[in-house]
Amino acid sequence: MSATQGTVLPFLYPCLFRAASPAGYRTRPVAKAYRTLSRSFHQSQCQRKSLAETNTDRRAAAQDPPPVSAHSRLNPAPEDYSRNIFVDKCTLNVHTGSGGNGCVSFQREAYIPDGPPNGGDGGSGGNVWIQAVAGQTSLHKLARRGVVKAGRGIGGQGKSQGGKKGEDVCIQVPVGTVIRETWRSDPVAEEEARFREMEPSEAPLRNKYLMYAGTTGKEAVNVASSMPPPSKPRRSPLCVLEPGNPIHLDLDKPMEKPILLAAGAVGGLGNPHFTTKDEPKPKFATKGELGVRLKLELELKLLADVGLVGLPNAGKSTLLRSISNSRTRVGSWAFTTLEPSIGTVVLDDHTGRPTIRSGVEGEGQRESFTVADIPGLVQDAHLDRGLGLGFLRHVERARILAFVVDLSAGNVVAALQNLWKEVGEYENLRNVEINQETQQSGTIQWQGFAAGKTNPLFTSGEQEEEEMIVYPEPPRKLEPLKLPPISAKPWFVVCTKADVEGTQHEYMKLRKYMEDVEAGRVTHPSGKQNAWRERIAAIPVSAIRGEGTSRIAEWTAGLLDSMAGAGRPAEVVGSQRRGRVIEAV
Ligand SMILES: Nc1nc2c(ncn2[C@@H]2O[C@H](COP(=O)(O)OP(=O)(O)OP(=O)(O)O)[C@@H](O)[C@H]2O)c(=O)[nH]1
Ligand SMILES: [Mg+2]
Repeated sequence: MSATQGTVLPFLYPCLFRAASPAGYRTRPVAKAYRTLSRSFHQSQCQRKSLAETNTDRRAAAQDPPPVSAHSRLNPAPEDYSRNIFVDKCTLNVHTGSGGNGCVSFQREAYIPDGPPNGGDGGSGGNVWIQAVAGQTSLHKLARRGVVKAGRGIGGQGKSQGGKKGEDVCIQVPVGTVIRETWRSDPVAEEEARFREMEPSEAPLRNKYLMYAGTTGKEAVNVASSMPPPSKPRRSPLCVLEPGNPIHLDLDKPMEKPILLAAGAVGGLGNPHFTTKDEPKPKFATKGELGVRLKLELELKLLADVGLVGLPNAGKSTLLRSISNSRTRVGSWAFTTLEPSIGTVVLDDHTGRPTIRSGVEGEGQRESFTVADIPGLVQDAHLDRGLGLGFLRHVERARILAFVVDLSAGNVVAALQNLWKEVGEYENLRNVEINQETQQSGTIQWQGFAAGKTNPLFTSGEQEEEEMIVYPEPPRKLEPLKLPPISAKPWFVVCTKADVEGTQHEYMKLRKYMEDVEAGRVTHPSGKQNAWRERIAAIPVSAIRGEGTSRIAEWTAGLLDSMAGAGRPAEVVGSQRRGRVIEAV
């Protein structure tokens, strides 16, 4: 039970703590600094008071919690909270920019009244980029926005001036977002398909051309007849950087640079492109290609580094307030929290000096991690009672689970077992669902013979009707995300309300039970064989007094370090672009 040793603040159960820090966890510098500080403070106190007086004071301070003001940050008034808007799933329409039109223009100067063609090409449309950035926790801004449009390319102008390129857009999403395409309308792909089916003798696609502004009547017919045969539609050279079609991206690492989601369309060609021996002054240019429209589903696969799982009123929100900058609602009634709320635990003292040394070699110092306060869990939540399945969906999206048990409520071992039971039952249900879906997708659906349709067994040699191709394709149904098993996640227990008198006994019982689980003497509370048993800890805290909570940050940082590959930046494709940046939060 190494988590209880070497705590920075041995305030609650001093007899349980020893000086050594847990092996492998780099907490020594902080603990040492604290010890030096407290020793010098203690010495200065001793100079003024006798030892007996000091000990009496210390004992009193340890037993009687200081009076908590009704309006302190950790015990706030019911209305003292900031509204938390959290969205973990949203649909986003993405439009890349269309290309600008080519220009029909002729040189006109003094003594050159009717010069050669000099119409510029249209600018290409803006691209859409995507980047996963650390520090963002929700998709609510993108959900509210709904549509993201890159800029349209500007048309070319006379004197061979090319049009300006459309503005790029970069969508910033939280780390752990999965992006899946449900629908796509790609006018260039549609035209390519039409082009393949087209006979070479067919007339050019007139709607692709622009005529000189002054062309009228009979002249227009002549201009049209001089237009070249249709050519294959053009695409931006950046298309090679696009992810495959349909898009499926799992952005589980912070990215230094954005990657291309969809390239903008190319601009039209100016009239100098169409000069030939027979037609030295073409009076037409081409229009820019149309941009791609995508419907994407964004889902947060990773909600936070740590998920707080506990019964209603266990003190999860107070704990989150005490370890992070969160202003989530706290109340002495059940279901105060109805939506998950994410807090960021900063691991430096705001001067760039780390309070806890954390990070994997080669990846630099960890600066922060996120904690999700998840709504309270009730018995039979896996049967959708209380906030039920919605709540459990969030549990499986945390990297580490912190089970929060209320020491003052008594029987903490049973409370922990019940929490694990609900989580385990949910996992079973989910596995059954996934298996059913896999089986269904592998079986042939017999639909019988619908009225009006020909029975294939009794056809009289009639030619089968051709399958109709619909453009654009109807939206496709997405399968649920595949997530790692919950019981295999690292976990620990936070024992809250340790300031309440008579809770030491409960804590000791839990500690004993956890030692047995770790050693494999009792079955894992999840009931699963391969569940996580290494370095499980029970950390007593008084969140309302802000005591013992720094231990949680240390323990979590240690666990995150031990999890392979945590925080390594994703492979970078593409380059840093200038343009608008749209953040998810
Ligand atoms: N004495 C004491 N009281 C606490 C402590 N932590 C929380 N409380 C009190 O417990 C009550 C519930 O706290 P919350 O943080 O709202 O509990 P919760 O788990 O978020 O509850 P739900 O959101 O309903 O699931 C509040 O009245 C808190 O003031 C603690 O460490 N000591
Ligand atoms: Mg709460």
